[in-house]
Order: sequence, then structure tokens, then C-alpha cells
Amino acid sequence: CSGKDSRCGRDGPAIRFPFRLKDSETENGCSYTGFDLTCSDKRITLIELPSHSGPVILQVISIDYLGQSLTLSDPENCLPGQFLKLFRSQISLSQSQTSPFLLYENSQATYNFTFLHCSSLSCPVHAVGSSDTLLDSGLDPTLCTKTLDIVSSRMYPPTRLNYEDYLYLTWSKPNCIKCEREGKMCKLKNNGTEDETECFDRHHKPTKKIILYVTVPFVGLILVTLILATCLRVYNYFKTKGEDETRIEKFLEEYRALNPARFSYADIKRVTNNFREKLGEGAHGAVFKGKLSNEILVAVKMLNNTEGDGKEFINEVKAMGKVHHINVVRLLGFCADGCYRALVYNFFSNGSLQKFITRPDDKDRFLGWEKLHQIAIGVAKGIEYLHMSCDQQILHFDINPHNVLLDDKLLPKITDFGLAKLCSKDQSVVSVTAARGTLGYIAPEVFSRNFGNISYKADIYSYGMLLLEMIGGRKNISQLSEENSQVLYPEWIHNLFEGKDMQVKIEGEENDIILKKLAIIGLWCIQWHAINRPSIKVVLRMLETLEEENMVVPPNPINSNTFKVGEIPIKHSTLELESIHE
Ligand SMILES: Nc1ncnc2c1ncn2[C@@H]1O[C@H](COP(=O)(O)OP(=O)(O)OP(=O)(O)O)[C@@H](O)[C@H]1O
Repeated sequence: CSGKDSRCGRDGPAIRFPFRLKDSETENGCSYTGFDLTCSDKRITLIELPSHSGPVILQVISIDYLGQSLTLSDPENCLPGQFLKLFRSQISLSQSQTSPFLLYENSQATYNFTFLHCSSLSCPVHAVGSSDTLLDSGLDPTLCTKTLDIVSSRMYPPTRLNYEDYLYLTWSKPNCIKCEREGKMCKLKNNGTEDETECFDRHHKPTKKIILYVTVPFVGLILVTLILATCLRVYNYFKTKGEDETRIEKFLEEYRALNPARFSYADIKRVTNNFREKLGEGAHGAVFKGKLSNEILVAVKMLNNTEGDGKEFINEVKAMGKVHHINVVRLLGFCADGCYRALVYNFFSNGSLQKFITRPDDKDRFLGWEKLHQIAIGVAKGIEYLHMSCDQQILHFDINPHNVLLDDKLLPKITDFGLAKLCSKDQSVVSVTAARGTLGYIAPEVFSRNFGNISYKADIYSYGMLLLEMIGGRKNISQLSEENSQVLYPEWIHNLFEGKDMQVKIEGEENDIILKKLAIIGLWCIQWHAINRPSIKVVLRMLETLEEENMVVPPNPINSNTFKVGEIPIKHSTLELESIHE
């Protein structure tokens, strides 16, 4: 009923309804009494047939399902004896008590058989034709005795039953001929309660093979999909993890770069290759070129260890550690190792702006008015950032061309925060204990409190001086060294506007408009009274948008006798004067 035949061994006859292998699981209607078969150890198919002298076990050679017959042989090679048992049972027992099988008869002729019992032979029962004599059969008459005379009509095999002969049985119930003819499977109707049979399609139930063919690729597909999905997930996991790690690494690198690193003195020696290349010397110490291990070029400023109580150092680290702007030098690290103190900055190949402050006819160093204009804008942006963009306002107090470095693209970077002051943004007045700055760039109020309170406007003043210095080509400071009385105001600039200056002329060309703009902004920035100076935001707006027709030259304070500067001792470029408290 399973839709598939079973067999004993590879070559055994196909077993299906009404036969079945004994003890195998079968559905209702799929078994029939007397049709149970077994497989022997040698994989031969056996059937057990009832007889009045006990069960007869024969080997099933073949099953003809269409003809409903069985071909049997005796595995013990004594078929006549088995035949006799079956024959006797068949005529002495009623059909219902015996097996569902009948001995096959197909001949019209009637044959008589005589069975002999020959005790000395391994198969004691022999059958001979009734007309044959014992001698004809080749048997020893002294050992064999007649057992029974059988008259059998149409019995097959026709003449005699030899050892090699086969026995043929037929069955009539259950009748599966119709189903077999249609190539269908057969089973008992109504779940086996009646003898009547019904046919069903062999393939109505999926065979194991079909299940296998369908499920294996399906399961395989699912497995492959699962494996691919897992691989993808694992790949994505590691990819995102990798990306995360790179992101973290990048962040840490940036974080490290944002926060100045601390170097030991040994590090500084290694970075500067034992202070091999000196870039210059400022008031507070020498500057050396160096290289960090990751190929970043640096400038290391070694502070004079004999100097001060370390306030400038702390100031610079404190102020610069916070600032990150394209126009402000980045403090990469510092060293505070015993008496050694150093500051490590990015290296800027073009050095300080001072180097480029020159007359326009100096073809080697003059950058051109447009470039100087861009540098002025850059420095103003740096100051704007310091004044307005940090948590605290940073007042530089030492804006001058030495403290503006130029990178390889001539982008300006404000440096040297040694004199810087951190104060809250809403603080309009700053207290300083000593006048600070570089001579020529120091605002009047930083010199003397007579000129008012010190505020961010002090940086505006220095910036104004830097602008005038840029256009005047060192006029301010060179005059300063010769004429002590005019340190705070570059009167020459008015000569410039009045056309009296022979070195720098304003003739109305495009470049001259820039020059004029820088000069006017510079003059506004150096107003005596801080209140008259513009904020850096206004300076920037003027630098970027001021048109010639809107340029208003501020009054000359010297001519108007607004202020006359007294004698000021000039011994060092940086002044450290006590400020006058109100
Ligand atoms: N980051 C840098 N990159 C390249 N050169 C630098 C760098 N910092 C300083 N220098 C060079 O080193 C020299 C000395 O610099 P430093 O800032 O110590 O002195 P200064 O600004 O000239 O004077 P002071 O310190 O008195 O204001 C400068 O002239 C400059 O050319």
C-alpha cells in the first residue's frame, strides 16, 4: 500500500498487496490473512502454508500478480513430500480452514501418481507415474514402499514430482487483477472490512524518492541561503566593526592631535634630532625644526629655563590647547621635564609674516597687494575666532608680524600666546598687571590707564598697526627706532593719502584700492580711544566688502592735537611695564 514494492534481497520477487512482509507496518486494508511472507538469512523469500501435518515452508520463486499465481520450490529439496502434505490438506480440509492458495491445474488430461516412501534417502518421498514400475523409477524396491495411490486430474506438474520441480499455487481472493491490469495498486475496500478490493494510483502518495528529490534541494536551498545570510551578517559585522574601529582610531588620533601631547625632554631631543636645525630665536627662547615619528614636521620652541615663574608657559599651553582654527597655530604638544620647557607646534615652511613685510619694489619678497589682502583677512579671522568663538574670550596682546606664521600656501597662522589672557566673553574690561606686547603694536591703554580700560580692543590696535606695517613696508618700526617720540602713531600714513609718500603711491588702480582699504582700516584700528576702534567683526566686514566710495579716512590725531606721546624708553622689543591702576 505504500505505493512501493518491497523485496527480500536485490533479486527477490516484488512483494505488494495482497502479500506483505510479516511484521512490517501496514495501513488498514493493506494486508490479507495467509499472504504473509518472510525473508530468510540468505535473503530468500519464504511463505508458510498450513497443512494438516503442520506448516509447510516453501521458497517463493516468483509471484505473478496478474495471473494471481505463485511459483514455489522447496529450500530443503524435497518437494514431493511438501506437495503430498499440501495435497492431502487441500482435499481433507475445507477451503476456509486451509490456505487461500490452491494447487494449480491447467491440463485436461488426468494423471495418476504413486508416492513411495524410501526411508534411506535424504528425501524419503518420491512420486512416480502410476504406470511406472519401481524399477522404472530407478529406486531400490527393497527400501521403498508404496504410501498412497493418488488419482489427480489436471494436476501440474503433469507426470512426476522431481526434486528440482516447482510447485504452482493460485489464489482467487483478494482479486487485484483489475488494478494490476491498470498498473495501479490494490487494497481492501472500506479499510479492510470486506474482501472486495479497490485500486489506487501508485503515485498518489509521494514516494521517498520524490520526497527526497523535492526536499533535498529545498532544504539545500534554505541551508545555502542561511549560510550566505550568516556569512553576509558575519561580513557586515566585521565590516562595521572594522569601520567602527577605524572611526574610533581616527577619533583617538584627532583627539590626541586636538589635545596637546606631553613630551619628555628625551622626546624633544629625538624630535629635533638633538636640536640640529635652528629656525630662529625669540625673546623667550630658540625655535628648532623637528619631525614627529609620523612624519609631521614641527617647530619646537625651547623656553629659556631661567626665565620667569613659568606663567608664560602655562598661559600658552592653557590658551593654545583650546584653540583650533585654520588661522591659529596648533599647539601639538609641550614639554615640562624638570627645568626644561618646550612648546611643539606645526611647522610652517614660510616662517613669519615679518619676512614678507617689505617695499613693493623688492621683487623677491613682496607678495603683492592681493596676497597681502588675503593674509590680512586670514589674520582678522584668526582674531575673530579668538575673540568670539571659544568658551572664553582669548585676548592675544601680542599681535605683530613676528607672531603671524605663513604655511606653504601663505595661509596666515597666529602664534605666540605667551602674553594671552583668557577671560569670560561678557567681560568688557580686563585687568593686566603689566603692560604687555611688542613695541609699536601696543595699544595706548595698555601703556597707561589714562587712555581707558583694557579690553579686546587692544588686539584691534595691534592688528591695525600690523596692517599699516604691511602696507608701509616696515615704516613704523624703523621710524620707531630712530624717533622715540612717535612710537604710537604712524604719521607717514597721512602723507600717503596726501600723495606725499614717494615709496608707496595711491593712484587709483585696483591694487591701490586694496592698499587704500588696508590703510584706512588700519587707521580706524589704531584710534587712541578704544571706543573709536571697530570690533574685529566690523574689520572683517570692511576688509571683505568695503568699496572705495565708502572709504572714510579717520582724522589725524597728531594734527588735531588729540594726543602727544611722551618719551618712552625703548630698550627691548617687548615691554614689561607695571600697569597703572585706577
Ligand atoms: N611654527 C613655526 N614654524 C616655522 N617657523 C617658526 C615657527 N615658530 C617659530 N618659527 C620661527 O622661529 C623664529 C622665532 O620664533 P619665536 O616665536 O620664538 O620668536 P618671535 O615671535 O620672532 O619673537 P618673540 O618670541 O619675542 O615674539 C621666528 O622668527 C619664526 O621664523
